Amino acid sequence: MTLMLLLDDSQELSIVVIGLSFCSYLLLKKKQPKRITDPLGITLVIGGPLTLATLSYFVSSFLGVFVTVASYFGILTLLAITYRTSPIHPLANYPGPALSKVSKLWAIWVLWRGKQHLVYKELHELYGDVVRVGPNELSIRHADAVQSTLALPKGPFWDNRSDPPSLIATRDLAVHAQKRRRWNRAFNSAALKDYEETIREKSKEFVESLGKRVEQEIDLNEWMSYFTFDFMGVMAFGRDFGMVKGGSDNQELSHLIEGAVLFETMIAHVPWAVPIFHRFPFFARAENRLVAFGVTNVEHRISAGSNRRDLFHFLIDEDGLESVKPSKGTVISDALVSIIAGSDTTATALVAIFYYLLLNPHCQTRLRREIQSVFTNGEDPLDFTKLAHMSYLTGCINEALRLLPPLSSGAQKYISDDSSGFMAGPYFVPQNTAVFVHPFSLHRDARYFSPLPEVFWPDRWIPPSERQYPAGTSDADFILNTTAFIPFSGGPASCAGKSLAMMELRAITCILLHYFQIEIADTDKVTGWENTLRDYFTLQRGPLPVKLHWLS
Ligand code: HEM
Repeated sequence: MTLMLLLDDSQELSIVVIGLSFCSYLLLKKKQPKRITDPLGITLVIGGPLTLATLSYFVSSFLGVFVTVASYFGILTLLAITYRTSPIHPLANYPGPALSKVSKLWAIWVLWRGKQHLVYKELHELYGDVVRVGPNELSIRHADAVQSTLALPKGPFWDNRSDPPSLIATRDLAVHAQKRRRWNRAFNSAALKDYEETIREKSKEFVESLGKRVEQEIDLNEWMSYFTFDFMGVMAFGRDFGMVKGGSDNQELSHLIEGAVLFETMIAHVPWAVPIFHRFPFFARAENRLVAFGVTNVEHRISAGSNRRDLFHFLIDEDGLESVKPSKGTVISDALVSIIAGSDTTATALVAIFYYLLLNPHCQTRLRREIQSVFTNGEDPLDFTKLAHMSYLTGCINEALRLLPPLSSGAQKYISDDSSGFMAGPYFVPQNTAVFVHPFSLHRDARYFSPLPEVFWPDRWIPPSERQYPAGTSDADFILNTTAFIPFSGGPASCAGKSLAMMELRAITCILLHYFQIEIADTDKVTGWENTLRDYFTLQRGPLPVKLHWLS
């Protein structure tokens, strides 16, 4: 009624529209929408009466209603832009591209183009250690910020993924710690010992299958995926997909994962809109197929059982150690996470190791010499105690993970509104801010890795007595700050499968170099391989064509 009285003329209507837009904006800002119902609710509660009032005022002129409603949203947007770019915004002191301050659309655009890792690195080179990469988001490149940042809860990037959320998408620290118990059991030293046999079997099968293709051009990128998919299939579902035996991705898993990860990562920038996108089969097709794949395989594993203590054994709590048994939904989302987090990342690391060994044949020769000196009597190099103590091998693996961390742009964390902010090393980060440490930038920073931070130099990881310096460098230049080395992240949500991943990387690198001479099959493709990488949270990779020859 009051509203109707106010609407005496269009000037007063304008005041009402501006006032309502302002109130809506304050409400939206305070409430920090988490689901689509939040902004919709506010808009309907405020915009609804406004529309009705305008309808009466303009006596059913639809043009009038359109102008009023458009003005309402226009002013709302203008207020958001003004505040976000104003000096009173809490992140105003942090530099960054103008568009990134205005809207998350900038980040979606950067992601879509696939070169996010390079873009953020360039931004750090331009602006310094802290860059504002979203209206309320910071990217950090400073070793002193690593520990405190990685100890924070996960960010809104993980909101509204699956219900119930998987371990990796669980934001509440207490709930996460409770879920993580099953995973920690799955990767304690006794469990890892049990997995050794599976790695041995699958590694030998890998060599056998590759052995049938010697002297032919093969795409090592595809083959590494076959291996890690098969291996995680056995671990997570008790099921061998047979990709290595058949030499093809018979489940179309690469395709499914790539589609689902790209879709999920893009919409993760607007978490409140995720449920809408999930409703459209067109958008969610890859995601839905991946979930269906998870459901089928989990059901198969439950009905078939297993004679091994595999990862699934712990995820489903077959030992009955939890007071509340995990639901089937939780197990499905966790099993899917293990396939995505466990196979794609490990495949990227393996391909990266061989990419650098191909470009640096002297490193390949030196590593082979180390393998031959440790495994002297012709045995397969699959003794995990020996593998763990091979310094040059660890150097090659660490160096590949340093230059190309499989999650190159890291994992988003968040400082909630009930905290008063925190110190990320020397930098203050206010409440309500999403923040991540950018591994790709950090790992190539000369303050932490010197000399030659952009160069594959495994010696930086080995004891000083064995280290060989490249021409023009000396120990006077040497810096190695392991705090800045975070391929597996850190803190309470660090990679749960790190030890398993390291076992796979050591075993496959050694067994391939033990049996095969590996050479570049297409120089342009191999030297340009790094340019094929697309950072969609995980790294999508192009082909790496090689030729294998049996070593006599
Ligand atoms: C070279 C291979 C791998 C790399 C580089 C890697 C890296 C990472 C990173 C960076 C995270 C994010 C942590 C965070 O949110 O701060 C992560 C999480 C995770 N990774 Fe890995 N990972 C690898 C292999 C594996 C394997 C083999 C598994 C086995 C299933 C695995 C399981 C997980 C799980 C379950 C999480 C979620 C942890 C949590 O939220 O508590 N990863 N990984």
